[in-house]
Amino acid sequence: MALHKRLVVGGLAGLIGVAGGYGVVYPYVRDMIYVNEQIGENNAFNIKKIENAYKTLQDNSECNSLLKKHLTQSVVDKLKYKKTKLGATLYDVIRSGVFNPDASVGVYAPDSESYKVFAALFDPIIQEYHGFGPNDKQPDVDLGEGRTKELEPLDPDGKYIISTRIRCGRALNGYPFNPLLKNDDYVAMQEKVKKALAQVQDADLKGTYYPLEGMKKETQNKLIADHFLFKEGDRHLQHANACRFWPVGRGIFHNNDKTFLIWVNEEDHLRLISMEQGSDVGKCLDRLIRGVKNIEKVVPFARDPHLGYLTFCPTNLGSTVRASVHIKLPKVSARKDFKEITDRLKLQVRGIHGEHSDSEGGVMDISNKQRLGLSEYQAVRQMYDGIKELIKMEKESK
Ligand SMILES: Nc1ncnc2c1ncn2[C@@H]1O[C@H](COP(=O)(O)OP(=O)(O)OP(=O)(O)O)[C@@H](O)[C@H]1O
Repeated sequence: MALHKRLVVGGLAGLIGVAGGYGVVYPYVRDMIYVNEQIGENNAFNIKKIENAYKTLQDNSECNSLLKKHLTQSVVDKLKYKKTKLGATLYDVIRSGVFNPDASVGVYAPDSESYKVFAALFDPIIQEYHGFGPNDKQPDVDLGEGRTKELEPLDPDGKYIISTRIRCGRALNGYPFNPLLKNDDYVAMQEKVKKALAQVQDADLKGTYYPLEGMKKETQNKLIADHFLFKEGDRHLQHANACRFWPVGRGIFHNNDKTFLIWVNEEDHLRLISMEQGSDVGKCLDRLIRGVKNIEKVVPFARDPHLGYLTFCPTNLGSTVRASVHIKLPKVSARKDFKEITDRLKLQVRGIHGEHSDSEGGVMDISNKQRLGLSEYQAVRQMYDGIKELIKMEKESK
């Protein structure tokens, strides 16, 4: 780090010490630090930041994140000097959750090695989120090939379900996650994916890749509003240092019908998505399977024997599958025990513009919660069986 930056940061550290809470009390100070910060610092200042972060989290009575719960003093002491080979430190793992105390989880892995080096923090979080222990093993890949017909449309009359979407995440072998990627990595990764997509022969999946660089704002906003494209400026990702060099190397591929899509270099290297109007989960899954198989023939993906497919956020590890419906359930969702019901069914409820958004016109996004410790097909079934049960309850409600 250049000397003048050290001085700026050092001076700010004193100021923050006086403020008594790193970054949370003085947002403008926080943003200045963000600009000056280096990934993977491992010096006295970095260790101080980790210690301050611990204190800030513990002092914040409104913070209920898994990070706060599992970042104990002994975990801090054990991990604060550690670094991955590519240079990621504990601070890089927890940064987003420190700046976003309202996060439910609050940690990200800057590279795959982080899951091992910082296991003392990741393991209990993974255990609590997925019910997956350090000695458990992600089952072998089972996308559900040949069994998609078992998943008949959930709502053939279209009374409750508006649309269905199934996505999975993939990491390209040999590259770390966003915070450690360089400008040239983004360019090279995008090229690899474009080449792979150009080779897709399946007529239903064939389409065009649209880089974000040079895309008109109105086109981008329309794709976001129509639920096809990722949002820009997500504060959780920004504070995880996941948006560097934006929009270089980011983009979206889609087929003509916009039923098969691939997001490139947003949160994960790739997000493969199958989506359509209505409730035909089987058809949606069948398309995703064909998409995954076509791409993995050309681009090798990173998979760990213990954690399965690797992703930036620990909530997505393993199967990486989030199968969701946009659904209206006015009676059941008005019940006081709706949260307990969805927890029991292992379902996650979101607003309709994605994570951290609100429900609109009574429409919710409901998906499987668990992604690790179960196969891809089982993850889809978790959503399928849960939604079936919710629709039954809605029909039986007075
Ligand atoms: N069943 C669905 N039908 C139509 N659009 C959907 C459906 N499920 C999700 N979407 C849309 O997909 C977009 C992305 O959603 P969101 O970011 O919550 O989830 P994600 O892609 O699974 O990633 P992550 O869990 O990492 O946030 C949003 O616009 C959201 O409304």
